[in-house]
Amino acid sequence: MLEIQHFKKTYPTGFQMEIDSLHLAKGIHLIKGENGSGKSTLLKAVVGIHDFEGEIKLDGISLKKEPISFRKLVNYSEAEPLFPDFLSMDELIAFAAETKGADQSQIPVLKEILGIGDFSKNPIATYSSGMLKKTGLILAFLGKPSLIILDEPYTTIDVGTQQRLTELIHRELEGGVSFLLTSHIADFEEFFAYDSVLTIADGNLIQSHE
Ligand SMILES: Nc1ncnc2c1ncn2[C@@H]1O[C@H](COP(=O)(O)OP(=O)(O)OP(=O)(O)O)[C@@H](O)[C@H]1O
Repeated sequence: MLEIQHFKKTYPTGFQMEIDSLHLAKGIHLIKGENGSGKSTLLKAVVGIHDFEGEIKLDGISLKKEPISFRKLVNYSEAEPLFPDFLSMDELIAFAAETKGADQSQIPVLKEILGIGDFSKNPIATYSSGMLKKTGLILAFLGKPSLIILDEPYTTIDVGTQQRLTELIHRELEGGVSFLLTSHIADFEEFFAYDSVLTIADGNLIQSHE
């Protein structure tokens, strides 16, 4: 599903991440690592936010050679999402749904699952941290992605939403969508039977199969 070859990312601060070769099969994968180990750096490269040296392919499509096709296949929810304050969640959903070619019928279903009420019509400036997280999460499920990347999906959302999010991930997995999740908290690791666990430490990656 996801192939990474000769990956290298260096920040001006001196932090460097290198992955010689990584192949993730279809399914669900967990990335673990301490604060500052490089988890978000890798994810932001995979979704095309950060530039990098090397090659990343999803379902055989190269991020560098076919960036538009690649980006249609991958959706991403940030650990601490930031959106323009003056827009509402509904406006962001409308924009993302169009760019991702989402079926309109997905929207009310996802809103129900994620416990998104009337607040979605209000500007982002008025949102709590949980509402902001739900905004990032709903955008990540729109369209027909092959891979959904969720950075710290369970932090800041309430217990009921956590349970329904787990059911949603299981349902999408059964439908053939792959997931890459990160965590530095252990409590949700038992929710899924991971196909592999990637541990990142100081920009280096170790892959183990469950
Ligand atoms: N835009 C940036 N410019 C310079 N350095 C950065 C940038 N983003 C991250 N870094 C550095 O890269 C390293 C890895 O950061 P990264 O955000 O990938 O870690 P993380 O594993 O996701 O951490 P956390 O669990 O705290 O979210 C850190 O040393 C950080 O300071």
